[in-house]
Amino acid sequence: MSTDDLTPTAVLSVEDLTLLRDDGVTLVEDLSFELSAGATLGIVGESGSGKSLTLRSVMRILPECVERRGAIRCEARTAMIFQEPATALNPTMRVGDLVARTWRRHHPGCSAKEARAAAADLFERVGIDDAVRRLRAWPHELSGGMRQRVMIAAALATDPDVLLCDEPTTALDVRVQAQILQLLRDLVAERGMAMVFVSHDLAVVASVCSQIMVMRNGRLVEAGPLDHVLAAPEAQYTRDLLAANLARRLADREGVLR
Ligand SMILES: Nc1ncnc2c1ncn2[C@@H]1O[C@H](COP(=O)(O)OP(=O)(O)OP(=O)(O)O)[C@@H](O)[C@H]1O
Repeated sequence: MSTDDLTPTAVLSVEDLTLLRDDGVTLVEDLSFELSAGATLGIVGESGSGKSLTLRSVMRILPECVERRGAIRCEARTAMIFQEPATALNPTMRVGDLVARTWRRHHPGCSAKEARAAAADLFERVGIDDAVRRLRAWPHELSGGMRQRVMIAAALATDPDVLLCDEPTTALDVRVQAQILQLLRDLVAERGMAMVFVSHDLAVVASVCSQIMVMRNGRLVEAGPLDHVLAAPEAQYTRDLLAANLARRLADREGVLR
């Protein structure tokens, strides 16, 4: 990827990103943003607003039917974690092998034994107990939360400067979701990684990000520091999103109290 014209602190720059489907539908239109080293950016918006495709554009893993226009400049190592670790993990590979292989690919010259030890360390770091024994587990033997921890360990094995997270906690129950969000907060602080975190849930994004972008129908609605946008949303759509989020949280709370 080209690094021309990146501003000094930016690790990622997206300029006029437009995504067109082969049936002529525009999925994302003229989207521009920059990410500084160590920054945490949340992208929120309802289903279909183009959040996932924006992350996939950065990773260059767009579906074949989607054409990309605009410039993406990135001098950072990027890794991505997905909503559904059950489908992202290879069912025929032991989870320790996945992480050890990923480690070896990104650490040339490292022996199989060293990679295994690194995988065990990463398992411990992401909160997988009994790490050495768990290296031999198959994905189906683990809970959803544990599988997501494995995906995070695999992402960390690439030593990323930027972690791209596509709704990584949506499939998890509220308690496990909170644990994974705490883990991501800790890892970002500890490693100085930048993070882009996509979710339809404003409260989730607010708990891990300091910058926010609101998207709707493939377009940017508004963007800025999280506190500013939450305190004084400019767009009616953002106000509606905030109200819907609050209503959902209150309903969840009632459900818990009942
Ligand atoms: N593989 C694909 N083939 C064709 N169209 C797609 C594909 N993936 C996404 N789209 C379309 O692109 C648009 C944006 O999708 P995207 O997944 O980026 O939205 P999103 O904001 O992440 O929503 P969600 O939270 O539901 O994933 C949608 O209209 C969707 O139907």
